[in-house]
Amino acid sequence: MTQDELKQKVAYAALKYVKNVPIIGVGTGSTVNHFITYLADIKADIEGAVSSSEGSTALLKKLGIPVLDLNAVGTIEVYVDGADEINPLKQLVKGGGGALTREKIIAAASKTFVCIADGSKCVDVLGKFPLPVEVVPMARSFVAREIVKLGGQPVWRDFITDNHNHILDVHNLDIRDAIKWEQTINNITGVVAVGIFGMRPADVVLVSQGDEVVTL
Ligand SMILES: O=C(CO)[C@H](O)[C@H](O)COP(=O)(O)O
Repeated sequence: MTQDELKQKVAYAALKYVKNVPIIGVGTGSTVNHFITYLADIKADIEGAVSSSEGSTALLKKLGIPVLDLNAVGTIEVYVDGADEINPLKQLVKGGGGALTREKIIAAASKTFVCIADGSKCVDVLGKFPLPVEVVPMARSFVAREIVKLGGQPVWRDFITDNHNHILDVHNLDIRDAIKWEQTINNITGVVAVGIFGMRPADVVLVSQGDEVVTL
């Protein structure tokens, strides 16, 4: 199976977690795009989705799924999103698609976070995937220097986020204590969000490996 077929398979498996769930939180990325496509098949049964990015919003609308404002809905029952890395504690690195801030907000506002990924995303220690950090543009160089002091190598991504901010992709981190790293980077003034989901890990991780989808 190709990586995209694995993504499609795991996206399908997530459908059982949104049965009888009227409002669904929806993440961002190629795996989630498959999930949105499947969600369109059951759109008559749902009220709508809360979206984590302009990209997901566009696809949801194109497929006729109502997009709801997080401010207008209560707690979200289920949030479905992908990941760039997943450790055995279900802590994640996310933000490869640059949507980490809104993804973190929806994850925080959700009862159950279902993470969907192909097997290549599972790691023992987070940090091989360059860690995305969203920063206020004027703070970019300052935050980069602070991250260098912590041992990271920040690289400015040529990208503007949906919140009109910049992204630093931080190489060379060994994220064994995910919560400590999350708090440390969060505490740098000018950081909007760091792509470590340590304090709010996934509740369920679905991983497609070969022919099967494994639940962690
Ligand atoms: O965090 C993300 C976007 O900000 C994505 O979930 C992550 O990058 C995985 O993407 P894909 O499903 O395309 O592999």
